[in-house]
Amino acid sequence: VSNHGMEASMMDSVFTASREFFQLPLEEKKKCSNLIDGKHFQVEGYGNDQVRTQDQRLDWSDRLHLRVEPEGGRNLDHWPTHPKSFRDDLHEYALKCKGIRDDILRAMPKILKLDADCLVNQFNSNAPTFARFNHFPPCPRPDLVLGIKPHADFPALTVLLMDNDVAGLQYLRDGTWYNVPAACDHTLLINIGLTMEIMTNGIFTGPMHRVVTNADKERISVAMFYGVDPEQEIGPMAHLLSEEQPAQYRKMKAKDLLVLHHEHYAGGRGPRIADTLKI
Ligand SMILES: O=C(O)CCC(=O)C(=O)O
Ligand SMILES: [Fe+2]
Repeated sequence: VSNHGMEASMMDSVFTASREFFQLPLEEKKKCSNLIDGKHFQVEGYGNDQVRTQDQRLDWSDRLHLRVEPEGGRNLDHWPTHPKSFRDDLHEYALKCKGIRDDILRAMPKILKLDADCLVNQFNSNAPTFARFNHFPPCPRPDLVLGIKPHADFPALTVLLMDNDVAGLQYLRDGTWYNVPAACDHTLLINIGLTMEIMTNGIFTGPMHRVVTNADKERISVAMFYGVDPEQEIGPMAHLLSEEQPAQYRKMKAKDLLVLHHEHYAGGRGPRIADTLKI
């Protein structure tokens, strides 16, 4: 998306703050660790994948994962204090990004000739937003390891701020991985997630993507994930269903679906989870 109304300087600030965070000494970053007592994985914080099995191949990336919304649910213990501007930059960026999210959520139903607010209305005051800062260090053997394993995003929408200089993101289409060029002119990339796919009964689909590594250059990206209330039942929206177009997915609580999603993609193989969930 271009012409999204977000100032280029704000995007640059978020990007610079992210880079400065990842350049900090490991001990400093570990103050925001995603491991409690160095052992027990939690969703928020700085680190790598959750280790589920001993033969699991880890992603060649480190990341900082933060709950940003609802604002009252922020866990500031995990929010970096260095660089000094980090928290303010993320706060401002989140406000702007939410506006872009809402514009997109209102544009999508128009394509389907539905009421413009029907998607926005799915997001109540408990709808979570997570920010995920991804850092891909140079990798001596890009042929052996991925920056992020193949997956489709879970939430309804992802707003992705990408590196201006280094590419790495790839999408799968008809069995072939296609490169996404590095961002230019401060564009943002919007991903459809599993939640949206189910709500629109498969009309909008969440594409499989992955990140490849680079032997010489580091890469950074910042994803804002927009999900619905974990206690909410996700299912195809009633006004999209008819005798000719029956529901393709069962209803399920968002939090239960999230568990299935993580289990499904942890191995880094297999089809899109959405295809395995069809009735
Ligand atoms: O780094 C990227 O371009 C994509 C990151 C991504 O797919 C994710 O964080 O889910
Ligand atoms: Fe993703």
